[in-house]
Amino acid sequence: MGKNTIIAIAGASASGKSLFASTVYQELVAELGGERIAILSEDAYYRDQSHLSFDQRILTNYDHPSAFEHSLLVEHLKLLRAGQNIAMPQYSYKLHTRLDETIKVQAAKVILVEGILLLTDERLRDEFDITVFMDTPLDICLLRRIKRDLEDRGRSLASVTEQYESTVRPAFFEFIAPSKQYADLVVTRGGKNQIAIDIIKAKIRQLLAE
Ligand SMILES: Nc1ncnc2c1ncn2[C@@H]1O[C@H](COP(=O)(O)OP(=O)(O)O)[C@@H](O)[C@H]1O
Ligand SMILES: O=c1ccn([C@@H]2O[C@H](COP(=O)(O)O)[C@@H](O)[C@H]2O)c(=O)[nH]1
Repeated sequence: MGKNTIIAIAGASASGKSLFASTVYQELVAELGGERIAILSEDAYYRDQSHLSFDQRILTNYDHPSAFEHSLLVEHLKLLRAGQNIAMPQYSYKLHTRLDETIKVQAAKVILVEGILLLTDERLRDEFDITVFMDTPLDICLLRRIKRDLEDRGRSLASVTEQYESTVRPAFFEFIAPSKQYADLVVTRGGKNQIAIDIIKAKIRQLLAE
């Protein structure tokens, strides 16, 4: 395999990172097949907490860098770059820990990875060739997070608002917002910005044609 490219998509929780990355991925897979593109999520690298009780797990600050096993993500990105497949962990937001099963991710020429704290860690930044920051207004992120967490992540309105005030919003200002300086591209309005999606797709098509 020739030189491969790792594209990181960062930004606040519910800024549209996952929708943006999966739209780029799915539209290109439909067009070109899935052999040469892979997709990963930083959230899969939340630390395993199976040794803790559920009551202990809900006390974890999931917006702090210490909640992630970034060393494993760096290792996996290096393996993918070297042409080797990886076993990506699977994380449950409802159980707040990893599942026993992993997902096989095949080495690919272009690797997309999305997550809140990707651009905050120098070890990770060293692995990225292209960096994108989703610059969605924080009030819009909050509205989308409430809806998503109630519908998909088994939360109550009380738990979403308590977590937002205690960890999500402070971590945005301490870690995520300052990391925007490391982005090559800043995307406004969220995961349905089709012009930005088309620009990244065009870049990937160009890389795959080299
Ligand atoms: N531009 C948009 N318009 C409407 N809904 C959006 C937009 N971007 C994202 N969403 C929705 O907002 C929620 C959070 O988006 P998601 O991609 O999961 O965010 P992130 O991965 O950054 O946490 C999802 O339900 C998603 O479908
Ligand atoms: O067990 C967990 C793990 C994570 N979270 C929250 O998830 C977001 C990050 O995921 P996004 O898809 O980018 O929103 C982070 O803000 C954590 O607060 C959680 O609540 N529980």
